[in-house]
Amino acid sequence: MELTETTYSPLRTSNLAIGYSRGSRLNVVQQHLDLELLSGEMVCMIGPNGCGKSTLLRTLAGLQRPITGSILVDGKNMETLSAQDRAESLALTLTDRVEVDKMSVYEIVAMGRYPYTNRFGRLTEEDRTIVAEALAQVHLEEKAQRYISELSDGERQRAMIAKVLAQSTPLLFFDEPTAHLDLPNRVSIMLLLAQLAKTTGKSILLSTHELELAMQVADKLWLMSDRGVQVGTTDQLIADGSFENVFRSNQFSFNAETGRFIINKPS
Ligand SMILES: Nc1ncnc2c1ncn2[C@@H]1O[C@H](COP(=O)(O)OP(=O)(O)OP(=O)(O)O)[C@@H](O)[C@H]1O
Repeated sequence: MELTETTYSPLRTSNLAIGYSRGSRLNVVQQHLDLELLSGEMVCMIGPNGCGKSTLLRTLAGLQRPITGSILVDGKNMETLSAQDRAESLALTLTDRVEVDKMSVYEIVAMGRYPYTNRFGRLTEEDRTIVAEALAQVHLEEKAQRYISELSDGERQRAMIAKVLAQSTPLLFFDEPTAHLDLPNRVSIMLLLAQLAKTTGKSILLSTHELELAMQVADKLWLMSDRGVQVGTTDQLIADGSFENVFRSNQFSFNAETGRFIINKPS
């Protein structure tokens, strides 16, 4: 994607510190974070276990409070937003499978409209149009009346993507959206998300352990480690040695020339 100075930024953080506090004990997971998401870009958050990917996603989604610093959503401090404002600004999908087997695909996707429907959850004509559009965007129109339990893992994940698309928010967050999928489905979901960012102009932020896939499809990477968060395109982060530094192991190494991870076979 071509980024211009006029590209809109629906989310920014300023000197953000994230983590956990229990009583007087503070566990700061990441700090001094000045990050931004631009409209129409897909950003993949990668990094070793425990570096804080889920914590950052949860904090940006307003599920846990920053330790210090601020998060600006559409220029407004997240802390000042009502629950309704948040539901209209951002949508988060967590890894854990939701037990929704007894619901149809259509019903699940329609749940994305709940922030907008009246208290009886009655869909207007406009809601139904948005649900139909969301189903079409993930190519599940034909399966709308199927139960979720009747879908393959890849289709089920596409249904969950349609649900957040139906929420009509400029920001979409996914925690490991390819976690339970085989390789073809992992590729297909990542490509779908990258394409949706472009076609809808939404900002998509996801955490993943799929390093090589993320490196190939993301517009930008947030490379997290105990040294902080480095932001850049794959090429930039390869060129400045970030990958080699973060993913240093005696079991594998990163080859900057090929951009690939090499497993060190025992001799
Ligand atoms: N509820 C919690 N209370 C206290 N500390 C927590 C809590 N959840 C996570 N942590 C700690 O915060 C740090 C970051 O965890 P987090 O789950 O955000 O990492 P991650 O990068 O998503 O890891 P993974 O790749 O394994 O999913 C870890 O040290 C973890 O032990």
